[in-house]
Amino acid sequence: MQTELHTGIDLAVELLRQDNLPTLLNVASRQLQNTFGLTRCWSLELDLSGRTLHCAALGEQGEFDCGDFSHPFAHLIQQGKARELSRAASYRLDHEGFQAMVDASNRPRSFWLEPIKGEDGRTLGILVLCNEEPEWEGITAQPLYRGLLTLLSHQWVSQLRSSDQVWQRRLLKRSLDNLHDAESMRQSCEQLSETLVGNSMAMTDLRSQIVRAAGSQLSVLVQGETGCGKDIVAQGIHQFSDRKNGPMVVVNCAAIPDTLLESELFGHTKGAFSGADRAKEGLLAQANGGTLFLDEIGDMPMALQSKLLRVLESRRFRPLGAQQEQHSDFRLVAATHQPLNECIEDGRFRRDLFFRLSQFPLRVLPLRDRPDDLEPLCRHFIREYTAREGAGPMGISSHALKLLAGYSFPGNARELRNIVEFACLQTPVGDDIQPEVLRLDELFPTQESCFGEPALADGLAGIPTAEEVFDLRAASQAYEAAIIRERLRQYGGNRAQAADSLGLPKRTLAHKCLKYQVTEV
Ligand SMILES: Nc1ncnc2c1ncn2[C@@H]1O[C@H](COP(=O)(O)OP(=O)(O)OP(=O)(O)O)[C@@H](O)[C@H]1O
Repeated sequence: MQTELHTGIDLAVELLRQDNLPTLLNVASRQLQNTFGLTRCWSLELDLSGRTLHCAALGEQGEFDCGDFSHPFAHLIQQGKARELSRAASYRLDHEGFQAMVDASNRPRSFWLEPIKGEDGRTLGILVLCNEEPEWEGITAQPLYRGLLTLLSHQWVSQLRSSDQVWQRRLLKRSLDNLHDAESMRQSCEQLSETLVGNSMAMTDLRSQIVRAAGSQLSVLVQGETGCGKDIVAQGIHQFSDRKNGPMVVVNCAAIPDTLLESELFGHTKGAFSGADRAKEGLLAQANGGTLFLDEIGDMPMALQSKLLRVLESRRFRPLGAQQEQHSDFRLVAATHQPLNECIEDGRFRRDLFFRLSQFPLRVLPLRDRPDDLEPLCRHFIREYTAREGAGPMGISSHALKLLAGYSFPGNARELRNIVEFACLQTPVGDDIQPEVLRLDELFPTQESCFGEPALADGLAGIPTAEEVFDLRAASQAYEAAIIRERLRQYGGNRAQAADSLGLPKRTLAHKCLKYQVTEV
């Protein structure tokens, strides 16, 4: 009696120690087997749906559908009462899983099938006891057996409850995380819509892509026509990333002469080349902890492209003239209006660099392909203008909007901004911009002129005719220089206005002026 009590306590303590259902069932089966000298003991767990019993020890074969009467357990669940099953009867049941269980138990003479229920009468699972001795009464009537089963059912329910709670908590956390992610994504997109304006699907989608890209460390390549907002996209990626408090270093690869670009990016030591009278930190180093924005990447010289590729792979570089390499932790955003695919085909851009840059590719559609953005952009530019100039409120008429909707905007939002600002100047405070003041006819006599050859003005005199051209490259450059000179003259030397009117960033114009030796007029 004393020994039995000790054994009972030891077994109970071991059962109480189990902190998950699989080990609890495993330990309980082993205890029953050893304590009552069984040849084998199996435990089957009824799943939450109440439709399938699982016997983990049988692996894939241990699945028993409760509606399938080719095994004995469906019947047992229905009756809810323990019963014996003889070896002979077990042969008649041809369920594959059950036969696997019979085989693995060495085909005993008798089975005792015991449903385990919770206090509320709900079936939790089944115990299958195997023995050569069919005298089950001698075991099942023992207080130790009954006590162990009561404890097992109690622990089983509490394990189910706690795993249910863990599961519920996990589910709740995941739902809250999703909700939180969705909410913070919504807030970021809303904030971004103040600078990257537009109601079109394309713009809404672009804003969420930007927020997504910002959350990663991937290199982003922004592609799109000139003036469509690539710069704002790059700023957005920086602002919504965890590098927002670090520097954002902007490099316009087209505006810096090829010969200077390398030393600007990499920096140099004192005396690294003639004219380097002091050491200079490069832009790569300055971008440490922040974002490096390489604008007009399509204009980067080939030799530098290979060097950049190497830097992107290791974030290490060597300033000109230096012995030691330096490390800089920057996130790269690159942008271009050039069709990089064509540049790759022409051998002007490295394919491997393209892949390295476009880990997260973003494309900004031309304004003409997102007509829904026209009105909000107009109102945004009017607001910007009135705030900047301290002018009173202004609007835009539906007729003016209709007229604008028929225009193709080769210079995209930048061009629209110029048109709207010019119209604001002509509109009395408190009024709406009218079609007349848009002066689209005057600025752009025909739609074709926006794409075709500009009319030859006085300033373009002296440009050779087609028959006189013997060096196309030189002729095109002379033509470009003459247009820039003429446009600067037209705007009284104001480079910002001249650049805008040509659909060029100011820095690109500055670079071209330097290249063609165009001095102010
Ligand atoms: N969606 C937009 N919302 C508000 N302003 C915009 C938007 N798109 C462009 N702009 C405005 O248009 C002008 C040109 O935009 P931005 O400089 O970003 O274009 P870009 O694509 O980088 O041009 P480029 O290829 O010439 O460098 C800027 O004044 C910018 O503020």
